[in-house]
Amino acid sequence: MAKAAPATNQRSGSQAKRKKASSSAKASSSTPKQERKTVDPTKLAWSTVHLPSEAQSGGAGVTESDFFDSLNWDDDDFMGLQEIDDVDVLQETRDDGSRTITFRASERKLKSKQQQPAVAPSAKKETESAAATKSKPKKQSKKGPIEEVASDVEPDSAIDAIESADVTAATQDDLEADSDACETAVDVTLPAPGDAVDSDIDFDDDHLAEAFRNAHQLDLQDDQDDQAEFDDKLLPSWSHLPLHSDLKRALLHKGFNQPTEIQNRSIPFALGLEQAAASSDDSEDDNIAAASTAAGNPRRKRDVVGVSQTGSGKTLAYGLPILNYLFENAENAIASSSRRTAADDVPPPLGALILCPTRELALQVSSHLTDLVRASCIVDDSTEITHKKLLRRPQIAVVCGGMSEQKQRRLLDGRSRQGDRNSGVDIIVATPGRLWEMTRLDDRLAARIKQTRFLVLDEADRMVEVGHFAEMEHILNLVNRSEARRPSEGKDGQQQGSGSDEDDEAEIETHGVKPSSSMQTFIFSATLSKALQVNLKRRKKLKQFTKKRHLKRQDNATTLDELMDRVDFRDAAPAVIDLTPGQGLPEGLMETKIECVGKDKDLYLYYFLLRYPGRTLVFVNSIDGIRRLTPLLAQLNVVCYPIHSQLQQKQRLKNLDRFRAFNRTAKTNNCVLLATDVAARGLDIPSVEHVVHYQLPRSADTYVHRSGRTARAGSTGVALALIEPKEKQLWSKLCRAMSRKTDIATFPISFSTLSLLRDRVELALAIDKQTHSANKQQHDDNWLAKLAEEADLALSDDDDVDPDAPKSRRGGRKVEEAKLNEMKSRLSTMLARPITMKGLSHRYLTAGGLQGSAWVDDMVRSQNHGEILGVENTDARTELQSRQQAEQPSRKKQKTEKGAKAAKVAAVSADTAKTVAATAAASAAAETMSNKTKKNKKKQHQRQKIKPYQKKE
Ligand SMILES: Nc1ncnc2c1ncn2[C@@H]1O[C@H](COP(=O)(O)OP(=O)(O)OP(=O)(O)O)[C@@H](O)[C@H]1O
Repeated sequence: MAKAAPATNQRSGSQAKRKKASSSAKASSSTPKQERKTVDPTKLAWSTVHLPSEAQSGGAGVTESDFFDSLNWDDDDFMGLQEIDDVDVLQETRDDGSRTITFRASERKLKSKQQQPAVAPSAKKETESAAATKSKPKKQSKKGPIEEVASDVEPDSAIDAIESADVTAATQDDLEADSDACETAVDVTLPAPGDAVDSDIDFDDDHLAEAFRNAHQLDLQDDQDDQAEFDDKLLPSWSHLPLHSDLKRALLHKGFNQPTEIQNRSIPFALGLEQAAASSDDSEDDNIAAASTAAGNPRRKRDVVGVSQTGSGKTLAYGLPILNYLFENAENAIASSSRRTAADDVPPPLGALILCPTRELALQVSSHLTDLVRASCIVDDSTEITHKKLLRRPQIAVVCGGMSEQKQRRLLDGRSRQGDRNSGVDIIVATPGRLWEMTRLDDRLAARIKQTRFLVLDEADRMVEVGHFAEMEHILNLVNRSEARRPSEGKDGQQQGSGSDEDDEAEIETHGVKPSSSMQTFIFSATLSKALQVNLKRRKKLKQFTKKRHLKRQDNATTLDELMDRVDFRDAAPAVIDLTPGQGLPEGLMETKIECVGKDKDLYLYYFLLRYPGRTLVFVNSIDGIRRLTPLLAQLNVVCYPIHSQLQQKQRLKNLDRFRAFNRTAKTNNCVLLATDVAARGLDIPSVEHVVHYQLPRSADTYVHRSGRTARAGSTGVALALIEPKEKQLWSKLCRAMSRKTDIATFPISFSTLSLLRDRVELALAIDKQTHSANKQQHDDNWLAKLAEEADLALSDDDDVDPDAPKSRRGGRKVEEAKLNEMKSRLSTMLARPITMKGLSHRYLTAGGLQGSAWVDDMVRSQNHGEILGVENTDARTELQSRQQAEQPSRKKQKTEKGAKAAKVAAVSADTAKTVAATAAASAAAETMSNKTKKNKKKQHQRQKIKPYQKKE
């Protein structure tokens, strides 16, 4: 990292600048001048400037847009900056105008003075006892200024507080002493310098945990007050899961009083509490479990494939086992500490790598987990989260496109910990594209990923879609044991596989580390087919995964086959938990449809939004569709935020945040997020009441995921599909794919209200068209004006830009503008007046017979619709339910009538059948009779014929 421009107490960012003058002054006064001497600035002990801890995680209490704002996109702050305080910078100007800069500091500011002495093996015992004695002062220092920083409050205040700590020289000394104490304590458990450490050896769980406990003895002691056992009575539903006390505290704090079903079923496998796979073939799994137990590994932690409906808490189903492991073992800290002495280059293993298909989902997962980590720091509501405490917690970073790569690299370094300054973050949540981009240029990162303890594929089915994430393959190869062996086998002349260019690119140097054999893999989605289980069983028969087999299978493999082929499960039979006997849709969801002609979709959409206000997510298939609908809805006074892949990342997140933050008021009671399928998966936005499929998705899983943005976590919601005639075939295919036997209910429409809205929508469409053509005209004019300017020609304002244009067109723009303004004012007048149902009068509120009185009654009871007078204010779900209930008796009646009719028809047909049978019998008899007669007659005739001959004879 490059050094900062010389300055005292240098920080970039606005907060740092604010503090600069005062800190400099204080620093100068705290150390007497005579102790200082001129020093070489390169010998000074600069320290790296880190981002504020909140911004690093983008986590709880910080919205995504705040997170991005805190990164200060415009000027690349924190980039390579290093800082030091208590140093005088003297600038002198010479006679010839040149300048010299001198650094003056006390000796203890020099690097060598701050370096800790290496611990000789012979001194090990002494150091241990020293460490033990040093633990006491360290405990006292718990009330030090940095600890008192409440890092869950505004990032500004956190930085200010840290800076105020920086400027007090005495305090700084104390902190350094603390840090030394901690590092000494860490070193006593390290292998002796001469001991060889085989970097290819995998640290097993016990080894890591033991090493961690020794290394962080002081930290643990420091934490003792907060480590009080959690009283399981507070969360009885979680008591069967042996999660870390702090995690349980966090769950309690978040109000997650009981695990969701997927959490309840999958966490025991992930923690190694249950051994038999939750699949149908129990006997086989029992054998595996028995074999495992016999092998002396009674609590084998299982790989888990979890399938459950949208909004059912899958993030914590994999997140809790990961956090639990990191809370209990802090794998990274010790692994890096252990290896640092013997093999300095070997990067520490990563705690977990979580791969998500979209940037928004990656940020959300990170935020979800960070939220829990932060909540785990709260002992009770009155205690603030201390900065120091947060430093000891697992650190989470997001790696995804749309953000500066350099900044993300720095985020991966994590906040420096007392015990281990270079451990890096524990959990990386990433989209495959950006992660691979960074990994192929960063051996250290590649090595960390290779040794990751957990691998998670969230929304796994989407991630392995063919041609979707080519980079996924490379990342999965990093953790694949067979793939990892391939290059070394090549050296011996036995290389397998195709050896294509792409593969060569994937082979990156990883410090000689091997993929971890204890890696646990979690695969979660709402739409993994049940066929997955079959494939899992088949896969067990494969002795070893090879590139050749992989290629062979790829030809006709389904998405799930590909998934199983690509992921190198360490578990011979991952536990499969499939909780989607239905279609992966939540129970609280009501699906409905409106069939209409294509050009009326805008009208029906507006009707639905106006009639049932709230938070609605409208999905369209193309970005063009969003570009057309956004201004249209805006013209109709519907608050609407677009989100699609061509929008800048910052804007995407801002729009999401605005939609999330929407609060119903009397003025704006409607808010729409207009999205393509980038928002279809995983996004957890609270209280989305409706999802509208403005256009039908092309696949059933997309339909399921889109619809699943509502009715989350046990709540209710409505999913409406607008179906035009040409989409009917697609709809039937979707229904078939979702194994639907009956079609969903049609949404009840009040056609009288609909017709009253038609004028508004048509006028808004006309305005949109007019605006579009005016913009185009403006664009052409600008272009002409620019050309004229370049050619040094004057264009008169009075003349039309085109001199050859007919006179009628001259000034046509003004006419068009006037027309546009007139239309706009007409529309705003229309929108200002509430829609009044037929039979109601604005003038005579209480007149108008029964209907009018009911309306007034509703108004008095505040039950009337705000924008449509004469209509009760109900929600879409209630409306749909009451329509269905109303239809049920008539359906029963219809059924009974149908039954009666059918019986009648049957009776009649029975009668007819009898008659027909009788007639048939009669005619058959008659026929037989006539045939007999005919035969007799013939015989007689023949006899008569013969007789004469006989007579003749
Ligand atoms: N045990 C719990 N109790 C109550 N709420 C929970 C619990 N676990 C998770 N939640 C909440 O449920 C909501 C949905 O969780 P999550 O996003 O993990 O669902 P999901 O199954 O991953 O959905 P999707 O399939 O759409 O990605 C979140 O707001 C989360 O905070």
